[in-house]
Amino acid sequence: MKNLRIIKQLVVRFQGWRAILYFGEIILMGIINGITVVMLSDIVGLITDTAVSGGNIWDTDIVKRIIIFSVLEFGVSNILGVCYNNEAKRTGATMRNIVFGKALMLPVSFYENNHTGDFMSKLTYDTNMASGIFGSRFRRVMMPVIIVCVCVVPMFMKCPPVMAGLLVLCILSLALNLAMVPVLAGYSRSISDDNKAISRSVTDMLQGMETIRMFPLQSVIGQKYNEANERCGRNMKKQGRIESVVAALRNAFDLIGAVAFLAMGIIYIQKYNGKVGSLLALYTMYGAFQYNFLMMGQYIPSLTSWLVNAERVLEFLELPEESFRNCSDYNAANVPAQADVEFDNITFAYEGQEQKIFDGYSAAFTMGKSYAITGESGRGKSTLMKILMGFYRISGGSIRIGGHDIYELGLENTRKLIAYIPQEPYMFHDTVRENIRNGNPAASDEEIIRAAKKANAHDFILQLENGYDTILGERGNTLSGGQRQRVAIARAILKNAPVIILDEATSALDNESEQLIQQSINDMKDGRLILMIAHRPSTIATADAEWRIV
Ligand SMILES: Nc1ncnc2c1ncn2[C@@H]1O[C@H](COP(=O)(O)OP(=O)(O)OP(=O)(O)O)[C@@H](O)[C@H]1O
Repeated sequence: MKNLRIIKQLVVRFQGWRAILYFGEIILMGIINGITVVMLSDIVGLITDTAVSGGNIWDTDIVKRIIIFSVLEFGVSNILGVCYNNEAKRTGATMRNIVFGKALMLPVSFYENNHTGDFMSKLTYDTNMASGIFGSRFRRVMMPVIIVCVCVVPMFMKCPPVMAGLLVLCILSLALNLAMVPVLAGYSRSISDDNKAISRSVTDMLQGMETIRMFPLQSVIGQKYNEANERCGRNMKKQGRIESVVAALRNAFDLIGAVAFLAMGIIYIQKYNGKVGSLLALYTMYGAFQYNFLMMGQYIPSLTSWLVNAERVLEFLELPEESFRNCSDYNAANVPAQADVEFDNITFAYEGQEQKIFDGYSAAFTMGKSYAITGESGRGKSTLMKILMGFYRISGGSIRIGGHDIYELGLENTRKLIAYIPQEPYMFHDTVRENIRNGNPAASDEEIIRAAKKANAHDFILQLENGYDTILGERGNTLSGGQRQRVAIARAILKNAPVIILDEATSALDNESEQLIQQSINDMKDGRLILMIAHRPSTIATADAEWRIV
């Protein structure tokens, strides 16, 4: 029942009405394959009996059957196969889009509180397995069921007692396979967990390489990876062992079936005076019948295992998203005329933590001024800014920009009013020009250059190998810290937001870079509010006022 619920959710979420095409194609392929099995068996019987009785095997009836068989088997069936493949690939692509789209909608808190590796494992391993269900598992389970259903009646009509005996054998073999389903599903769960642990080690390695080298932590990280890898290997081996026992039993049943068929066939010919052609026809059909039973036995457990991964993907899709409710009659472009920021009696604690970071806290910042936000480490400077940007929600009080409550404006509108420059601004793997353009996708090249000049970035950009068309490596690693900051400031200038937040943007820079950046920041001040989380006395000194959180 649980698996049926998962399948239903998968179909509703990732296929919608297209499920009719996808499953319709599988059903049609199954029916056609079933019909060709029956036809082939008839053709074999007819040719044999005609040859034994000395007749003409190129009789028009036989040739007609062969032609129809060929058209169905090699023409229609293959066309349907191509259509089915297209549908399956489309569903896989839709699934990956939906999962990635969901990831983009999750609150920042999700990424702060979950390991990137867990998330990567979900985005890659679990999603690939789940899309593989549409790629092959449904077809491999459904088609044999349909083929067996199509064959069973004609087969029984040919020789009821022989077929009844063989059917019992097939059902026994299938039952044995299905008994293994829960065990295999258990291993799938463990392997998925192991993959998470492996991804965790890989992301730790990628993100913390300098720390790993300098401490050095190679052996610690290496050991964690090895442990997860070996655990995964052990679980896969155990799963593989069970699968091979199941396969061996299937083969044994296959052999028993063939011997039983031979014995019963001999009795059938001797006792009922049956024809050799009929027996051969029966054997052809039974071969296909039994093969498809074997397929069911093999793929039903495997489908169930993959549904475990699909369930994890579905759980991921159920996670609460960031609310982007926007006030309909609000036009963000009208507000910047007045962009004072007020925190009024706010209360906030991180989820699952008893200690409140802010309890009835108030603060007010006036437009046209720059403020250095100071306070002891851990007091809540970054948290205050994250709350203002809507990354976390307060449980009491209100926050206003230009007199508008940010929750009434909605997150999207609020964020249009704020440009954020973190301590380590992220650069995308793209050109310098496009990285700056992210501040305002509609900006012209001239506007980009103007913003870069204001940010004191223009000169160094021109000296890069390809100027504004230089591709920045992953995270902008090819730039110095100060250069990255200046590109980030150009991006913020281009956004033209009335509130600018800098989170210790100059703390890691030398004096010269800091001065250049401070100069750019001061140039941005007119008609804007600048909030700088600051530790350095030199940064604090450049601000119009200091706001100390105590
Ligand atoms: N995502 C989080 N989940 C739970 N607690 C958090 C989270 N982020 C920060 N905290 C806690 O909230 C408190 C305030 O942190 P915050 O980063 O806002 O302080 P800060 O004043 O900016 O510190 P610093 O000057 O050291 O950067 C700290 O005790 C910190 O441990």
